[in-house]
Parts: sequence; structure tokens; C-alpha cells
Amino acid sequence: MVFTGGMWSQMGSIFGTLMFLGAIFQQYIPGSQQLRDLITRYGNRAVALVYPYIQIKFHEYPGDGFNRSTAYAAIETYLGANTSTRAKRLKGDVVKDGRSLVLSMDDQEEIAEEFEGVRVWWVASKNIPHGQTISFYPRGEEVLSDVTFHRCHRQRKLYTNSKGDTWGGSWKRMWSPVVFEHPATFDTLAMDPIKKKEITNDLLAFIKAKAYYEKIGKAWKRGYLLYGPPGTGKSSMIAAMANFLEYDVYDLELTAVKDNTELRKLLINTSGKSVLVIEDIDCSLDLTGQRKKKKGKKDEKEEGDGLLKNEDEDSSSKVTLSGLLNFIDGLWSACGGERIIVFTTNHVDKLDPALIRRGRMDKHVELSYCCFEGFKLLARNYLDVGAHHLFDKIRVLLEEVEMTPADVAENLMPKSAEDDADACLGNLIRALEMAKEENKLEDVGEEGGEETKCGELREKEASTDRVEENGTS
Ligand SMILES: Nc1ncnc2c1ncn2[C@@H]1O[C@H](COP(=O)(O)OP(=O)(O)OP(=O)(O)O)[C@@H](O)[C@H]1O
Ligand SMILES: [Mg+2]
Repeated sequence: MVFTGGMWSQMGSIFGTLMFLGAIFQQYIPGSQQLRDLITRYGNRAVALVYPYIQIKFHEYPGDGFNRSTAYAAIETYLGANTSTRAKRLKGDVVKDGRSLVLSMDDQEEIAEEFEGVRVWWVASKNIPHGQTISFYPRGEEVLSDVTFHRCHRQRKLYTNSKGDTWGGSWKRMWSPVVFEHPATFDTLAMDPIKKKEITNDLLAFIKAKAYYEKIGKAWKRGYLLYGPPGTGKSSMIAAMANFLEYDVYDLELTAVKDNTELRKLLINTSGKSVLVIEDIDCSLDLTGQRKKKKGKKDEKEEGDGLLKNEDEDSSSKVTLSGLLNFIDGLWSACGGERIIVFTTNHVDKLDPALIRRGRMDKHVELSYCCFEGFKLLARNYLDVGAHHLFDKIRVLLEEVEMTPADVAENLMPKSAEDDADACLGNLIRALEMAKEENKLEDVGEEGGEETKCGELREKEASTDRVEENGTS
């Protein structure tokens, strides 16, 4: 069933009617405030579940109610110029000099327009302060302008924290946002298709499992540990996850965080529906399983406290292991909800087991060297080739040589305008043969006998949140 803007506004009016009834009850039936609260709470939840649009309200007098919003004024000018010919009900205002008349949309008037290919609805409305005896708004009521558009047009953001930011009490400066435009998707990720499906199913189950998490008393978040050699697609997978879920990304640079308090503030100032990433967790801080040997008595005491500071190497960051553990699943970690936390590392064995234990990092995913399935996906993506007589040779070589998807991809890229699929596949074969020769010379190979190839996500499945009835695994 396709919902149109009109149908949604009908749903809005049903909800509005419920609210109105709630207000009537409240006025005439003692104790009915609870009923109204209930209707508001559940009505809001029901609409939020299925409502596919984003609504932004612009208040004419925000904050203290005395200063007129510049955003509101700009919208008024924009709408005045663009919509006065289309709106059916207009209101007229005389400007300062008393000579000219400015027309704008009347209250409750709605107009739709196409803005850079996106369908948007503008509505002018009034917000009558409820139950206030003294109004802060110049006209006893607040004037709103709101714009609604489909969720899919919202630009997603990539936030990073950086060293030396003087926050000045303003949360806005803790995270610097840029538009998130990474093109990686699960379709472009070279890995075993079955394992890929497992991950997408896991993510889908997670976003639908709000009620389940509430029921079991767990914060609505899920931890992924992605590990494997450089160039096997860990960062690409994070981008694919964010694109798949349509989440924002918070890329946390741990070495730039001053201490545990700052870490907590950063966490509090993230929003829900986001992927929180700490890349190369083993390099970020000395958070390995090896507790450091301290010399003095005082230091021994510190070690007894289980704190693991990296102040010896880098005095600017005093984030401790316990601070990070609290960050992941302490009381504050529940703020915002609906969050995926991802750690990446090249050396999973170096991490403190506490950091990646069940419940913290729920899913451990190994990304490894390129397998034939992975190669085929890359060949399709990079060369538009689904089958080729050179594939058999490549299959044999990939079984003998460990090459990361990043290297395979690089070899498949045309190096000149003349390079066709034959040439690119030939380049890859040469690179694989060279690597094979080097391996022979270095006499490497056998000891990593159990090494998995790309896509064979050897999941050291922690999966504490197996939610059969909700489908989360
Ligand atoms: N599994 C993969 N599927 C498709 N492309 C890949 C894959 N792995 C790597 N690549 C390609 O190689 C590039 C580097 O990959 P990526 O940054 O995801 O690796 P990484 O595992 O995060 O490496 P590092 O450990 O060095 O951070 C990507 O931009 C992508 O083009
Ligand atoms: Mg990476």
C-alpha cells in the first residue's frame, strides 16, 4: 500500500482528534490527565513507527520568546516570494514604510512544492500556549512554520570529535558533522553471500527489537567487533551498515578524548539511530589485555584499581579501560537508544577480553582475505563481468595466495582507457602469481593454515541477544 501525503495528513487528523478528546476528558472528567498522557504517549509511538516523513518546525519566537528567529524570517521571505501565487488563503501585512503590502500564507494554510527534486509541504500554524496564564509570546500565541518531507531525503551525517576543541559548554562543538556520503553498501562488499545475509538479518532484527530490549531490561544497542588484516573491508562494512540502516555515524577518535568525563559527554551528545565507531581500538589506547607493570608503591595501588592509563605514552588522553567499558555499557550508554557500536582492529588477540566480552561486543566478525566469491562480486562491480574464461585460473590462485579484497580491487581497476576486462583480469593474475612467488621465497604460508578467506566470517558468536521470537540474533 502506498501512503500519500494526503493519507498521512488524514492519519494526523485522527491522531489530532484523539488528542482533542483527551483534552476534553481532562477538562470535564477529574483525573483524566492520565488518559490524555496515555493517548499522547501511545499515539506518538504508533505514528512514529510508521510515519515516513520528517517534520521540521520553525518557531517565530524561539528560546526566551523575545527575539524573532532569523530562520523564521528567512522562510517567510522565501515563502512570500514563492508561494503567494499558489496558496489559496493569504494574509496581508503592511511593511514599515506603510506603502507596500506583503502577502504571506494564512494560518493553517498548506502548500506543497518541489524543492531540488524533493517533495516538501509547508504549513503555517499557530501554537497556542497550553494552560499558561502569562504568555511570553508577543501575540499571546506562538507562530510556527513547519516543513515536512520524506525521511529518505534527510542528509545523513558523519560526526567526528577532534583534539583541542574548546567546547565552551556548547554541545554542538563536541562533534563536527559533515554530510555522510560513503557509497559502500552490502551489495558492493566482497564477502560470502550467506554470511552477508546473516549480518543484514541481524541488523534488521535489531531495529525491530525495541520492545524486546525493553522487556529484557537491556539498553537498545548492539556491539560489533570487526577484525581482520588491513584492506579486508572493515571500514567499508561500517559504511555499508550505516547506509543499510540509514543511520548517522559517530567516528570517535579515542586519542583525542581528554579523559573519561569527556568520553561520557561525547556519548551523551550522540543521537539515536546512529553507528558509533571506534576504529583500530588496539592502537587508540593501551587497552590490551596486558596490565602494565608499574614501579612505585603508589602505582601498584593504581594497578590494583584496574585502571589502565596510557598517560605514560600520551599525557593528553587519560581515558581508562574502565572508562571505555562504562562508555559501552554503563548507565549512560542507554541514552539515545537504537545504537550500533562498532570496534575495528587488526589484532583481535591484543584486546582485553573484558572489552569484547559477551554483551559488549555481541557479534564478532572476521573479515579476511579474498575468496573466489568475493572476487566474483568485485569483478562484477569493477568490470561488469559475471563470467570469464580467466576465472578458473583466478580461482586456483586465490586458493593458494592470500590477497586482500583491497588489493584484488586495485588490480581490477583499469589503469588506462584502453584496459578492458581481459587486461584487468590479466593484471590480477600477474599480481597473484608474483605474490605466490614471493611467498615461496619467504617460505611463508603453512603456519596460518587455518586462515579464513574473505567472507568466511568466523563468528566467535557472542550473540547474547538471541531473540528468536523477535528474529534478532
Ligand atoms: N570486502 C571488500 N569488499 C569490497 N571492497 C573492499 C573490501 N575490502 C576492501 N575493499 C576496498 O579496499 C578499500 C580499503 O578497504 P577498507 O578501508 O574497508 O579496509 P579496512 O579493513 O578498514 O582496512 P584497515 O584495517 O587498514 O583500516 C576500500 O575502499 C574498498 O575499495
Ligand atoms: Mg579501516
